[in-house]
Amino acid sequence: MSFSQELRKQAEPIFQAIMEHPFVQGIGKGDLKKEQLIHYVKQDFEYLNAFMKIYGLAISKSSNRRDIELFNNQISFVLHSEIHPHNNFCEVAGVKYEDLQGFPVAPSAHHYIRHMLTVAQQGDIADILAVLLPCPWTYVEIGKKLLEEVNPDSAHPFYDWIHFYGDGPMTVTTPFCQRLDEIAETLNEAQKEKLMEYFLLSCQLEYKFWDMAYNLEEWPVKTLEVSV
Ligand SMILES: Cc1ncc(CO)c(N)n1
Repeated sequence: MSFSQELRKQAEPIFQAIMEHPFVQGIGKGDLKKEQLIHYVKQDFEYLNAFMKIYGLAISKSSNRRDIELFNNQISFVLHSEIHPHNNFCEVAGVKYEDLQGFPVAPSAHHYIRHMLTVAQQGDIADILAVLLPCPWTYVEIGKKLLEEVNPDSAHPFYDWIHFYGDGPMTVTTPFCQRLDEIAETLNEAQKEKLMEYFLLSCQLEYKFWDMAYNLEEWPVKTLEVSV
């Protein structure tokens, strides 16, 4: 079994729980509330900004052009393509995308961003691949499962979202897994354990992200708005 298959195997209970989460099921049923979609897009806009910066950190730690290209392609994908699923949610919620940008990050998104940033700042390319992989991987599997289970017609409110992640060739996960598997060949058990830990924590935080959006999670105490 390759190292990436080993990661996926250990994460199976989390992948299953994500699939059963009411937000993910709600994409399939098309019955999410407007506020839930808005909260998700506000948080995910900030999350994806952080994600691109982490690709930038990965580029700064790359020692060859193949790795630079790998991460560079992913920045373009987030910038130019991942706006489509956000726009789908905004259209259903009846709000403008621009109006959901620049909001404070809620606790679970904050936790997830800090986890990725810490690993990216302290680690090497393998650490970064392991901490980032659950992001594309869980979404591709959600898209594919929802396509199978719901097989939405064009009148389904989340037709575009489901097709975006469900039809997409594995342009992110496959090269990431291949590169990680290549590096893993050179690592000892303790080093691979550490990568497993980063990967599984990101999987848990993917679950928490859906939960945050579904329950409109915010910081427990409101503070006064500061105008600077
Ligand atoms: C939190 C989160 N995970 C994964 C993706 C897929 O890129 C996303 N847009 N947001």
